[in-house]
Amino acid sequence: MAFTIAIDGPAASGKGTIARQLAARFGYAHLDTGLLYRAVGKQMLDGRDPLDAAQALTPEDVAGEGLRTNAVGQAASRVAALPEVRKALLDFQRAFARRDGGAVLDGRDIGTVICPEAEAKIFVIASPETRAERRHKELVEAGHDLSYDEVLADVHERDERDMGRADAPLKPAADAVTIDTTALGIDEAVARAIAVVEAARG
Ligand SMILES: Nc1ncnc2c1ncn2[C@@H]1O[C@H](COP(=O)(O)OP(=O)(O)O)[C@@H](O)[C@H]1O
Ligand SMILES: Nc1ccn([C@@H]2O[C@H](COP(=O)(O)OP(=O)(O)O)[C@@H](O)[C@H]2O)c(=O)n1
Repeated sequence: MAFTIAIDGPAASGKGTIARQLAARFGYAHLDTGLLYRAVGKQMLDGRDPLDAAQALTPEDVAGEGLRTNAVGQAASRVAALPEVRKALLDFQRAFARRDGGAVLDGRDIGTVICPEAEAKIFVIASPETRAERRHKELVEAGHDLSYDEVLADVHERDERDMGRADAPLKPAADAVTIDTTALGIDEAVARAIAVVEAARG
């Protein structure tokens, strides 16, 4: 039977961390939908037409190296504003969401566009400064050389583009539960998310 957990929110709010732990806890499959847009964005940076890239996307592209950089995140947010690119990625995400056995998807439009019928919806937020701090630490630990200020500027720029676009803008679904992780550790944020899912499972 299908049971979908939709997790949306801005960059580095903690969506992926919560999604992975929920998937492990409930035995559901997990899809990080940001990786689809990152894979298309990376190919655009390599000179490919983004629509061609989206239409021909393979599992290998999405599992590929080099997707979690600032430059690729920015490119992802640019290709994500193109309605044709979003359309090309829609059916795969919808089918994943409604697969048997349960699914957790994290992104920007899961609860609003990909799976409005999701049984549990969570909108994860945190202050831009907190998100930039966490993402900066993560990137530096992965060997990237960039400043906190550069990451904060990236966070602001992507927030604006993702919230301001006409097609599938980042916003909470009317029936989403918001979790603000600014002052929460990972365990506490995950515990709150588990409580939301338990309540929806009844
Ligand atoms: N509640 C939290 N407290 C502290 N650090 C967190 C918290 N949630 C996530 N992180 C860390 O912040 C970074 C970004 O989290 P991630 O889950 O990848 O965010 P998103 O998927 O929203 O981009 C990761 O390094 C992660 O370990
Ligand atoms: N469902 C989704 C997921 C990502 N995206 C876009 O893809 C970009 C990268 O997403 P991501 O989830 O990997 O980014 P982070 O939150 O991990 O920084 C976002 O800035 C969005 O523009 C989207 O439009 N819709």
